[in-house]
Amino acid sequence: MGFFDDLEARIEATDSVVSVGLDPDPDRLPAFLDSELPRWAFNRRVIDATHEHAACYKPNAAFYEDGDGWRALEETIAYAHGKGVPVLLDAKRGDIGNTARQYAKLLDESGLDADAITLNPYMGRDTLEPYLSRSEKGVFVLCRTSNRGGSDFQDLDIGNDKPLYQYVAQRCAAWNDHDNVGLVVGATAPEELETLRDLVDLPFLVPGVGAQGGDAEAAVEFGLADGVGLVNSSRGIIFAGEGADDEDAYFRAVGDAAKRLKRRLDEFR
Ligand SMILES: O=c1ccn([C@@H]2O[C@H](COP(=O)(O)O)[C@@H](O)[C@H]2O)c(=O)[nH]1
Repeated sequence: MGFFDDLEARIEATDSVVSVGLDPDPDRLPAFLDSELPRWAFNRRVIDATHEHAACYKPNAAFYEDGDGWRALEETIAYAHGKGVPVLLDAKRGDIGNTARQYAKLLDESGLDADAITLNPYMGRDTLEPYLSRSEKGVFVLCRTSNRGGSDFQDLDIGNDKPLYQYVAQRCAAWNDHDNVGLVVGATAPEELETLRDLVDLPFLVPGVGAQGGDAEAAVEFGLADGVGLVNSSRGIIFAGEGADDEDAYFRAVGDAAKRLKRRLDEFR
């Protein structure tokens, strides 16, 4: 079974397309966490509170690339797997051949054993190859990102009124020899989401609902390919407990936020 088969099974089992982003910003971790590895302690509680509603977890590598961070990430991924939830590492990698081959080990030999990864296509096909060829793992290639500057390059007309992001999508569809390729398309770009859905039959990871204020309806309507795809919220879920009176109330609020998003997205499925 490949990543997208596993994801489809998980979506069916949970009736959810929610990707819970595990971005444990040290400045926002609750003070009550008394642990040597606060990011791991936090993520464990978040996973306990949300796994019933999670089609996937998406830790962003930026929040783990220091001292104890990698250990926290390792523990987090293993724990999520223990709950039966696939893990997509949002690492946005992409580099020349030998470096890419090394980075691609994040998916297996590094000890992390992530199920899928996000990639930056700017350097071309050879930089994606070591991930594409791991046929049982998934890749999501940055296509039309959710940030304001996403239009700077991605919307550039490359001829015949075709913006670069559409060309990226078509190339990725052509490189999908193992049925393991998806695209990252932001919920803040609903028109582009619609255009891309007409253009390629790939599952999308749609970040940008929640804290970035993206369009949840468009995320679901255009993000899924035959029912498979992910709509991610990170801060809107994991920090939903801020202001709660105690630890239990904090993580109840986190669980409720995940459940609310699942129900909201399900209205459009
Ligand atoms: O276009 C993109 C690609 C990736 N992201 C990542 O998704 C989460 C979003 O976090 P929120 O707190 O829900 O805003 C974060 O890890 C981003 O780096 C994205 O937002 N947009």
